[in-house]
Amino acid sequence: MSKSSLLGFYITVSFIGFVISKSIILILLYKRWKRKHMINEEGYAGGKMVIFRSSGPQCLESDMKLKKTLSLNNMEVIGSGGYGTVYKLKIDDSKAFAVKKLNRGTADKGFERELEAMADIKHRNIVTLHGYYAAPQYNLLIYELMPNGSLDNFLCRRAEQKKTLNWSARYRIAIGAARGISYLHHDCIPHIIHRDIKSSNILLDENMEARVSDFGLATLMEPDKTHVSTIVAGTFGYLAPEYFDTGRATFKGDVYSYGVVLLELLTGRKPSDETFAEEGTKLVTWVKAVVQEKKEELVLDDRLGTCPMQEVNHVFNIAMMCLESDPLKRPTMEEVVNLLEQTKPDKLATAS
Ligand SMILES: Nc1ncnc2c1ncn2[C@@H]1O[C@H](COP(=O)(O)OP(=O)(O)OP(=O)(O)O)[C@@H](O)[C@H]1O
Repeated sequence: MSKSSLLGFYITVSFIGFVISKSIILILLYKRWKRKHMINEEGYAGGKMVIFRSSGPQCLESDMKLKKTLSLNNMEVIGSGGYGTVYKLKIDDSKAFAVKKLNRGTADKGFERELEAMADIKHRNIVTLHGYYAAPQYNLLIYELMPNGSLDNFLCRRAEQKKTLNWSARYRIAIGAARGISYLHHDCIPHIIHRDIKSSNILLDENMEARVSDFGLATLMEPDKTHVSTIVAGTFGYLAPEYFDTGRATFKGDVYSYGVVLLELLTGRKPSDETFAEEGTKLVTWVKAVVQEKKEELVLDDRLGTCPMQEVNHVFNIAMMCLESDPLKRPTMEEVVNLLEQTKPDKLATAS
């Protein structure tokens, strides 16, 4: 081959290589854009609004409406918690969102990356983050609205709370929540510690299916403390004993908190129940003593009526395993799901 044709060959090969590499980059960028499909509005009312991809043109239309209607004046308050107030934003007769106004405003890249990672997590037992609005004074997180609110409202004994959950509904919620947490712990990359498992963070969709919410929020609000925190993150009554010594959020800490939620489902009592403080005890200590004496029926929620005691005992046992003082003796959330599925594989098969 002559020198000039060799040069031509090299130029052609380099050109083809250049075109291929550029095309790959473009495809990857397009895929990323398609995956997120963000409607990204810089300068929206003094802040930045981001709506993550939803599937289908119908959702896109509702995203546009959401963008237009997002104003705190249009919203009614549905609840409030440690990080801020939650509002209901109705954009038309068929579509509404839950908007959480965080008490602080931030718009740094770390905050945005964290939210993008949260939005990537899609599971039938996890509340989807739909978008956010970041402004210097406050931030808004836009979530799917869960029409049946949170589990704690169903378990409380207020006079206005007329609906009570039967055993099979509670079992379904227990397994749904376990599946959601297990997904965060075992299937997400990187694996996610929730850090604030409690009944008010277990929301219920239109079918009373459990959806875990607020994961990542503790990290979002304390960005420098992903795994070790010096102040207590999480909620008193749900925190694993070792947390008070180490200040360390762990997977097994989530398992403990989930065990407390199981006790709430079984007893219908809150860990913050005033009678425990009056009697100088705690929900966990009270139930552990009763289970040791094999008198579970005495602490079972009296609103449950007749229940299959074999199943009830099985769930009590799982709760006790999750509440082991030694974190190493607690099961993983994957094991909890398997244990719960052992009792009712037929009825629960559809929920997987
Ligand atoms: N996506 C949602 N859909 C419907 N209701 C919601 C939604 N998110 C929150 N809520 C309601 O708002 C209430 C307050 O929620 P929020 O997460 O702010 O506080 P919390 O979970 O009670 O406490 P904390 O902030 O300490 O986790 C919840 O108990 C629930 O009833």
